[in-house]
Amino acid sequence: MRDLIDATIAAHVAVLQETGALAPAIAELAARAADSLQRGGRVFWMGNGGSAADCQHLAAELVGRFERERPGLASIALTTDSSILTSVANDYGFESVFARQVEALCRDGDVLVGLSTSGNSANVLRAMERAAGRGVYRVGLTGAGGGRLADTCELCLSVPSKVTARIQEAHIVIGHILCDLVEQRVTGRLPDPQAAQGEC
Ligand SMILES: O=C(CO)[C@@H](O)[C@H](O)[C@H](O)[C@H](O)COP(=O)(O)O
Ligand SMILES: [Zn+2]
Repeated sequence: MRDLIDATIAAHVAVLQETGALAPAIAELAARAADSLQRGGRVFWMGNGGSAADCQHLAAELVGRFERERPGLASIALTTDSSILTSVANDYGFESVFARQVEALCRDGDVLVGLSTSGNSANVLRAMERAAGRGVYRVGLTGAGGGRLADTCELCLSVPSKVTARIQEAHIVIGHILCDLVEQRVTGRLPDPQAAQGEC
């Protein structure tokens, strides 16, 4: 058992160290997201399974707060409304659950982030295709190689791993860095010590 734990932690650390090579792309994503938010745009998130949970997590960081007191930032996870998800899946098919919301909600100047460790989830790909030509900046967070998602978005951050769990772990670190950079840009401040330590 100890071997499995040690090997998992070692693999996690190794993937995160290599993820450092994505720093320029993370900075680009943060700049685009901050620009969009400051101009009245919104940051949308989509993904399946564990990535759906990451979408909600990251939208909550922006709408609520990350590490600084500041006004709420407009961010929406397309993974949360069970009535929309079930009606669209039932009437149009599961592949349309995100695309239909993109069609209804995404506007010129918004940012759409798709999280897919394989880069090949059909509902994420269809939504990216639906966002094309609408002035929406399309970003993919994927694993090694990027899958088909790499071809459908303008910025693709491919974590250098083929293991779903390790890729997801790197995605949430990238998401937290993104929230930190966006908050810093919007407020012009370093983290508030109280908020950064989770105190109210
Ligand atoms: O969290 C996990 C595995 O760690 C699973 O729920 C995983 O997210 C699901 O199998 C997803 O359907 C995988 O989709 P994707 O990342 O390839 O787009
Ligand atoms: Zn998981």
